[in-house]
Amino acid sequence: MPGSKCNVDPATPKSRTERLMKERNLRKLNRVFNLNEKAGDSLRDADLFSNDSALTETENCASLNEEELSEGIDGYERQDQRLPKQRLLVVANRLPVSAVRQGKDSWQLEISVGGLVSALLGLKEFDARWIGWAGVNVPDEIGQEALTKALAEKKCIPVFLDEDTVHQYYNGYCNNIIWPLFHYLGLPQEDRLSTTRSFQSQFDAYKKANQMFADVVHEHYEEGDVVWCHDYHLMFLPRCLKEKNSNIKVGWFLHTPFPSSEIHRMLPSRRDLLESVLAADLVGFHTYDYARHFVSACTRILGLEGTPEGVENQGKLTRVAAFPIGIDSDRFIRALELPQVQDHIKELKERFAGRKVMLGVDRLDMIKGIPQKILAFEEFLEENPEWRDKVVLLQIAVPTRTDVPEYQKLSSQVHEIVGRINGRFGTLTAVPIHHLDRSLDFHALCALYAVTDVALITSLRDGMNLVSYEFVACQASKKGVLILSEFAGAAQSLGAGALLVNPWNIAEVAASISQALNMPADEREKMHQHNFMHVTTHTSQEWAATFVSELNDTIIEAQLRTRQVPLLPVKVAVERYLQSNNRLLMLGFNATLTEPANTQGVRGGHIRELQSRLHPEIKETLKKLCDDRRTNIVILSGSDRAVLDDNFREYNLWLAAENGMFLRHSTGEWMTTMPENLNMDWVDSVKHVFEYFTERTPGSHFELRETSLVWKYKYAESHFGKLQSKDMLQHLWTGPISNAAVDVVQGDRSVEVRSVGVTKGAAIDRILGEIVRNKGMKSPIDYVLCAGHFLR
Ligand SMILES: O=P(O)(O)OC[C@H]1O[C@H](O[C@H]2O[C@H](CO)[C@@H](O)[C@H](O)[C@H]2O)[C@H](O)[C@@H](O)[C@@H]1O
Ligand SMILES: O=c1ccn([C@@H]2O[C@H](COP(=O)(O)OP(=O)(O)O)[C@@H](O)[C@H]2O)c(=O)[nH]1
Repeated sequence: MPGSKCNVDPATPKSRTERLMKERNLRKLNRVFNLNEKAGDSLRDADLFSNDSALTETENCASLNEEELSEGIDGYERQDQRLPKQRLLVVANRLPVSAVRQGKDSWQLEISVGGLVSALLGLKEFDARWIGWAGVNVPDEIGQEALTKALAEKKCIPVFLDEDTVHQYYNGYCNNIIWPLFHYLGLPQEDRLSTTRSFQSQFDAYKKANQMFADVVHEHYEEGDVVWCHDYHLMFLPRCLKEKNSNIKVGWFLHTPFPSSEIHRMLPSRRDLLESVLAADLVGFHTYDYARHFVSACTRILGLEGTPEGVENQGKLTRVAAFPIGIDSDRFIRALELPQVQDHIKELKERFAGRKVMLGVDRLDMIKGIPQKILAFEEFLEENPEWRDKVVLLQIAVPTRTDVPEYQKLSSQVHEIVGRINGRFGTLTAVPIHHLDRSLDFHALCALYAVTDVALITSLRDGMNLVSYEFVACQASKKGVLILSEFAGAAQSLGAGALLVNPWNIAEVAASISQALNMPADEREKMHQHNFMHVTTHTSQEWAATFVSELNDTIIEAQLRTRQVPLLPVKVAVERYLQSNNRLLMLGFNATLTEPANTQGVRGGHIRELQSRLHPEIKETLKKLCDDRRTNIVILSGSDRAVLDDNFREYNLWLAAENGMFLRHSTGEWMTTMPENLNMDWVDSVKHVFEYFTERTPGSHFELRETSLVWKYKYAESHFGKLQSKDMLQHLWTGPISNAAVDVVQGDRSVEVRSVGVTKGAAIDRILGEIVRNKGMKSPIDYVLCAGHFLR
């Protein structure tokens, strides 16, 4: 894994990686050079909260400290003062600050709680602006103006969403549909039918909200900016941005898990969402598994090609990779030295003297497995009576999404369980569980992390879980134990230094609590060292820098790729066409003049339409061209004679079927241009192999032509089709064609076997000879245009 990033294909050969690294470094140098030239005097400190005006924090909400956020310029800038910071527009549903109205035109700003905000506040390498929703409805202009001004001081730009949109988009589509589904909790349990009914209006609101975010981005976009879209709220944003300006550099990162394609399939809007995300240049996930799931959803649901680099759609590659997030570990480590944190630590130590401290810090969300955690703690107390007055569980449950009914239910459920257990095991002087329905400020949180003996994280699913990282960062002296759900993304990075548990297995979690509380010091130290090393080297700054640098590279690579196949200079082609007198247009048929294939149609054995058809919108133009006596048109195709007859009988042109083996003018008879003694003895045995694979590959079929056999799997599940085609090639090479004079051509979702010499290139000579002879041409051909797949 180079840095904090790994490719979708983890087995990238070393030499290729090295070559790419060298090329990338070179490009980076070029980029820096260009940027320096371009940016001129635009050098300035870009800390997101660098402005002097104080950020107000209320006691209940804040976790991040203003001094901490505004402090110094990082090492990157110190190394080279000439290096300008790249302008970055961070677009996320939630701004890092939430607004509370104080009067008609005055606002108080509070730092928002959540891993996404914590991670992105460390973006010191960039000249960053944050675009998002301030978490409040502001219907009046005076209020909007005042809030926009207050936020501008924090480099934040608001998107004003009205109440109904928030209800349908945020509470509805985002948090009642996508969120539970992406965390494998299915669609809301009790009200499936009404959810299904309100789905369409919520989805419309989702699209509308995404468009509103896009409008604000366009308003503030400057050429060269990188636009980094975040999370499941904004899956439509990449498409909205690219539709208006295809040059914008767009990255999209998902903070939640991306589920298996079998789960994603349940979403009625599954195709729309995937297609929109694919408009981005780079798509990132916390783990390789999430990236893999995304690629497989694109291949299975959209029928696109998944490659080790990402997803390919008609020549356009969207890069997909894993970028595991981190935290600003230094901020936590330094905070522990502050007097106010030391005071907190002292207080906590006195308060819980003689008892081991266990800690849970979560938003009150069903994905965090809070009821499961508390039930496991109950089971531990039940089975280990000697620990009942020697251990306390502190559970911080930050209220979140309180307008969504599922969250309201969860809150009552948790209160009820905590009350029951405290009633059962509490004494007059102490209770086993301290449950707080509120957030803590940053210093209090650091102190709590520092005095904890065992952190208990039992997420049922969690994109990453930064609380586990923060706990590790604050444990340099205590070296406590981390019990971590195997379903949190963090399990992949901190697993070796934690006790991994399945949160659904209450007995297993209870046993791990016992193991953690009894763990010898040397074992704790070893586990802590492993995690501490990871947390302090894989930071949020490095995560952001890697993502943005990869996005820049992806765009340069795409430019290089498109440069390899030069675009047709349309203006020149038209000018020369008009000047010429005897033209030859050589056109392919499939995928050149046909309607796009419907790749969706065949799951479940039903093949909608296999026969290629001339695109209806082309017919009129083609007719006009054919009727111009100075233009000769040849349709040169792999298809057989019947297909070409069906599609072109009313046009005045030449048809060359089966890669040019048969030729006719539409007014004449078919003739063969086949080389003499073409040996076709191999056909039966190849047909046998094709039948075998067709039976075993739903959605595939084969065509028996006069000079070739083609097996097509464009309507099959694409990954399976590809695997089957590889297997088929093995069979062919070792069996029926091992000694035959044939060419095997692997097409885009097809395998073709044909006699040696049966190629379009070889046929062109013969076709031209025939046309010239047949038409008795007096003037030489003075213009040739070929469009099609003629290379194989
Ligand atoms: O904005 P809210 O609706 O109040 O929710 C808070 C955030 O929750 C989610 O956080 C995720 O991001 C973390 C950082 O990558 C990750 O560690 C965690 O596992 C995720 O749950 C959500 O994805 C954010 O958009 C919300 O802002
Ligand atoms: O009282 C609190 C409790 C939590 N947090 C922060 O909320 C974030 C939670 O992130 P995590 O990735 O664990 O989960 P998420 O809430 O994003 O799903 C962490 O950075 C915590 O420091 C906070 O600021 N105040």
